[in-house]
Amino acid sequence: MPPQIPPSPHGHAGHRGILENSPLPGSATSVSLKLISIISLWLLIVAASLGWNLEQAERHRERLALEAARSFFQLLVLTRRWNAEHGGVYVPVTEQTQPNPYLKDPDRDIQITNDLTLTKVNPAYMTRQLSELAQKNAGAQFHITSLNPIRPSNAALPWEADALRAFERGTKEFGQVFRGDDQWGYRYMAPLVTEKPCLKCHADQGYREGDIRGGISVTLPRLTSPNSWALIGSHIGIALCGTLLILVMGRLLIRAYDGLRRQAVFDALTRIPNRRFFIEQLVHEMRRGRREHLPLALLICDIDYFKGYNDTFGHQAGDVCLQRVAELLQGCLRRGGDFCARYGGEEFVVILPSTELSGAARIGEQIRSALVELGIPHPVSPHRVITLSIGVACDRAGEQDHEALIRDADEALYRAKEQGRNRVEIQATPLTKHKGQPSAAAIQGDLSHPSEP
Ligand SMILES: Nc1nc2c(ncn2[C@@H]2O[C@H](COP(=O)(O)OP(=O)(O)OP(=O)(O)O)[C@@H](O)[C@H]2O)c(=O)[nH]1
Repeated sequence: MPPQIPPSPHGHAGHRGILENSPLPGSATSVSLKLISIISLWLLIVAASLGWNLEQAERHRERLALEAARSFFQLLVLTRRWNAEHGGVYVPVTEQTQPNPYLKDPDRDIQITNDLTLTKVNPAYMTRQLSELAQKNAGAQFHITSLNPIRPSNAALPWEADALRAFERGTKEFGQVFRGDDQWGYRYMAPLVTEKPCLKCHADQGYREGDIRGGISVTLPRLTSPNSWALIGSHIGIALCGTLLILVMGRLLIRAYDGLRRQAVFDALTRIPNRRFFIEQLVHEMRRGRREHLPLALLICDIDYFKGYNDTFGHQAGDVCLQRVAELLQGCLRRGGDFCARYGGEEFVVILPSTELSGAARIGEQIRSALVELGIPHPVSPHRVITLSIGVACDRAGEQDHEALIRDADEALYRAKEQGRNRVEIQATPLTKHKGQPSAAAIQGDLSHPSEP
């Protein structure tokens, strides 16, 4: 019949060690940092995509404007060619259409009746009239111009003059977005190349077939603005959805990772850290101790005559006993950095950072006596209750590696077993002498044990 084991009065409430459901050191922080990096990368990709799309929309708008302006220009050239091929066309003289003073042609005006006189309109005059007509509308404007105009008012604007000079250097056409009074517009210009019919009027100026005589500029005063807000809005939506997805997936991953890590580093029976976690923690704390010049103590605790307990009460009762000892160890730890783990079988370990050998030996003694007080019956032990033998070792500010420290504590434990069990023994290795630090023997002498229940 297994004994009724009282719960440890030190267990659960107030313990300082790491329990299975407490947050694991480091893991959440490192995953959170990775998540922040992934989210930053995602936002960078979305921002780059937004920049690229805005740029593409701008280019598309320019391309459309160029095509529209080019079509206007070509239509004008066709109309002018039609006029030139007819050697000019006759139209009635009206208030708006007065005979062209720059046209040197003896047949410029023809009197048909008393009321009707016809005047010849050459391509240049026709273009100017069309241009004046266009100015009355808000749409595309055009302007026939030259660096050497027959009619002074056809003189080029500064940007047109630049374009005309570029045409003389071989540029085929010119197009540019410009900022108007309150909106963006587009201006385009292409050269007027002298064709045979043009020579009738322009041969006097010294032009020959194929010469660039001037150009026609087309101005689109209002460009439709690209739908930037739709692009910005959709990218903000994509950025938010992606971030949300990364956060949700990240949370699931953190949970899965945490679950796996817990399975890997916690002991399934006692729910305290296992040997693997202990080694990680010991190495970590020893490194810290070395950096900060702080001592670190290690306790190895082994249940006495545990085989006899198992043989008497069965393996299941042995398991419950191990759980109670784990609880008691947890409860005996007082400081935040203190750490206990199951080292294997019926062996437990305790790491006490910033603790000298004397302090660690006192804590070992508290643990030993607390277990005796708990009074878990053990009929086949000479002590009649479950007891612990404890070996204590201390690393003074990074003088040893973790394996040497474990070996020292293990040797001390061996001596505790040899000297009758239910004892705390400290490491036998002579300590490096430090001012004010008692020797190992002195500490051993201070401990008044063993204590029989
Ligand atoms: N119930 C239970 N028993 C375990 C577990 N792990 C190890 N043991 C037992 O612990 C006992 C350890 O026996 P020994 O190594 O001979 O040590 P001991 O009987 O405690 O003797 P001393 O340490 O010399 O005092 C063995 O019977 C193992 O089966 C466990 O998880 N559960």
